[in-house]
Amino acid sequence: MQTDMNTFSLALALVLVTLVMTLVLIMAAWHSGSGQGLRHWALGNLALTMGLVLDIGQGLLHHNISQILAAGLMVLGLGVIWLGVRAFKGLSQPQAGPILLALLMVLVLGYFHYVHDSVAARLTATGLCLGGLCLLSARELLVAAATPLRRAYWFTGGIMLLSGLGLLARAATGLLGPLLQIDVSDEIIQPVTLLGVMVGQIGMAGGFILMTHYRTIMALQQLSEHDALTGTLNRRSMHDQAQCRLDVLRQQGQPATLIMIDADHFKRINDEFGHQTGDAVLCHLVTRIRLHMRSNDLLGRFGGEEFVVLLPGLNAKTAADVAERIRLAVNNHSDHISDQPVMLSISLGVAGTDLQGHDYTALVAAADAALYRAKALGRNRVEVCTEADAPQRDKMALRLLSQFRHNLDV
Ligand SMILES: Nc1nc2c(ncn2[C@@H]2O[C@H](COP(=O)(O)OP(=O)(O)OP(=O)(O)O)[C@@H](O)[C@H]2O)c(=O)[nH]1
Repeated sequence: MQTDMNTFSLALALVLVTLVMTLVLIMAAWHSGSGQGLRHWALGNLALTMGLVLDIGQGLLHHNISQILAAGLMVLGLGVIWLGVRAFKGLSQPQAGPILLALLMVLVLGYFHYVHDSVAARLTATGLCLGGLCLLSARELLVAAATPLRRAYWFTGGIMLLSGLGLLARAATGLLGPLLQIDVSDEIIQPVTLLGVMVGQIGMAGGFILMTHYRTIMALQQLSEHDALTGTLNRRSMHDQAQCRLDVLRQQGQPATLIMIDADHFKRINDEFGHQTGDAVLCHLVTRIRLHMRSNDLLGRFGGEEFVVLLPGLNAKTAADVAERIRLAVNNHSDHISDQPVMLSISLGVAGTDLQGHDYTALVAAADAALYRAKALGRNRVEVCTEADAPQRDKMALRLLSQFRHNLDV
């Protein structure tokens, strides 16, 4: 009697926990815009809650019907949760799968109730199906991903894996119980299952919310660090990341070179083809630049049509060759951008740590001075900063000369 009470209390607690978790997921899904998984998880939890209510309130309907429907709803719930995991990862979602599986579960249980009555077979069938679905979700989650999302994936995937293994162990009890002469309706199995499901339920819902939270953080980070138009680093984060990289290179005694790139007569392109084509030209330029970058190089947008590339490990001479290749690549592929015959060229200024030291601001100033020299000398060329003090001394004169040529439209 005491055990019965405990089992009922546990079952009731489980229903309440599942209900609360469902409400939390519904509220989270409500404000999540496109949802991407949260709606599935909320719906899946709702089906699980209804299944659990039917399971513990078996007096409400005919006993057998309650049991069959409860198992069907739980299979549907876990199936929809699996769809949610796939939706979150941007994978296809075979919507009919969980419905068909739930129907199959209902048929199988109906058979083992009405045609061939077997508690052990029912236990095995439900355990296999529910456990299998948990393992399917775990398989989607226990994969490599970018941090911090990976932590949330592995946490939720771990919970799913343990739940799946627990449910399979329950299925095994159904199979082996009669052989080992264990009473499968043993009062020990029910409370242990309920406790396990309760912990799994809390962990799973918490994991889904954690996954959504980490993804939001990553999206915000992406927004705050990158330029919305070109996807390159924005000026502030280029400064921070480049200085960080330069500090490491200084400690390792390695050189680095910075290239400043500026589109020539970009105002004309805007005036002639419109701002939208101008935007497309900037994206096209970034694509061209990236083709000549290695995976550990950094690219940032410094201003309107001005970009900065940091090449770790390269001295100014080698980097000047890279700059020349970028210049030629842009020149050679400028015919049609957004279906417009755009003529694009770029000017580039190069400055290396050998002369400027490993200070980002000093490198930018030196590369900027070299860039202005390139502009002043006719544009569409690469200039390398050669003297340590040249930038500051010559900068004003070059800037004036460049401005003068620009005004004359030379
Ligand atoms: N389409 C577009 N234009 C931009 C963007 N940011 C800045 N610009 C434009 O870029 C142009 C830059 O003009 P200028 O600074 O005079 O330089 P320029 O015409 O390239 O001349 P030089 O640099 O001297 O060769 C301005 O007309 C800006 O409006 C952007 O994000 N999209």
